[in-house]
Amino acid sequence: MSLAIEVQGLTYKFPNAPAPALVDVSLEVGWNTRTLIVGSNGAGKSTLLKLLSGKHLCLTGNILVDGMDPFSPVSQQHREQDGCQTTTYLGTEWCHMSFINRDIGVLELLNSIGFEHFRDRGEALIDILDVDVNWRMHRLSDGQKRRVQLAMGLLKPWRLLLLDEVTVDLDVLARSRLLSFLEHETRNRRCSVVYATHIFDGLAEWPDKLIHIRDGRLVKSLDYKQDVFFEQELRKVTESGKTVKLGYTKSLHPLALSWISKDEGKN
Ligand SMILES: Nc1ncnc2c1ncn2[C@@H]1O[C@H](COP(=O)(O)OP(=O)(O)OP(=O)(O)O)[C@@H](O)[C@H]1O
Repeated sequence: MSLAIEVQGLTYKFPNAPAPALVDVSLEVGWNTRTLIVGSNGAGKSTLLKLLSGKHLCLTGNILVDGMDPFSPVSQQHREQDGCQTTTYLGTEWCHMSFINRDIGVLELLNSIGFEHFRDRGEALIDILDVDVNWRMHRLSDGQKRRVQLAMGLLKPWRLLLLDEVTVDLDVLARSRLLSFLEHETRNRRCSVVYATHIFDGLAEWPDKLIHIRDGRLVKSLDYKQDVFFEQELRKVTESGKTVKLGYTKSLHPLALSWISKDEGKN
């Protein structure tokens, strides 16, 4: 049976770019998993996610998502009997699109993509993301727009969800509830999530797999449960072979989560 993702020898260069954005990347991601991609600005995270979503054509190497070439129209049209789409890609650019920033209601937007058909799922997402269906898009804050994007983007079930830093403007409560929803999804149906972010608060227990990309190259791919250990007395990160050990980190995340949960009556 196919894996969620099989990438072999992927090298990708943007037209007119001096150097490739990705170099000889090979990667396998199984079903029912949550993968976190770590890398500095410009490392190649978005490029990889976009190639996996079929937004760019891979010319050197091989990419299969659920056993299919993501760029092929067959893959885009592929729908399984239970109404799952193969790939959902959610990136930051959505909130800046002109059609989103019009005087249009959230319910209208949701209806336009089949809210009625996925009613139970839609209502759960509206609750998790605390979206008000009466909101008008042109009057929303960036974080509120992001919540609408996520409610819309996650409405149709997917096999592979590619999240490109879309939680950056969510408050800690919305982000925490969203991460729990995604964990529940990956535990309970055949699907996987790949998530590129620069915000690591609240993620210590979330991933199954940790990938490090540097200058377009995949430099580390860790099985989170086997290779990553938190040790109370450690002051700095130590790495030997595939094993990574790190100390418990002081973080204000639990405090912010508690305060905002109380603010929103969700404690
Ligand atoms: N449309 C484009 N045309 C040319 N080069 C591009 C284009 N998009 C990205 N690049 C280059 O590809 C490389 C990888 O960019 P990418 O957006 O994948 O990085 P990233 O890891 O997602 O970074 P960030 O954390 O800043 O979002 C960078 O060197 C970038 O300059």
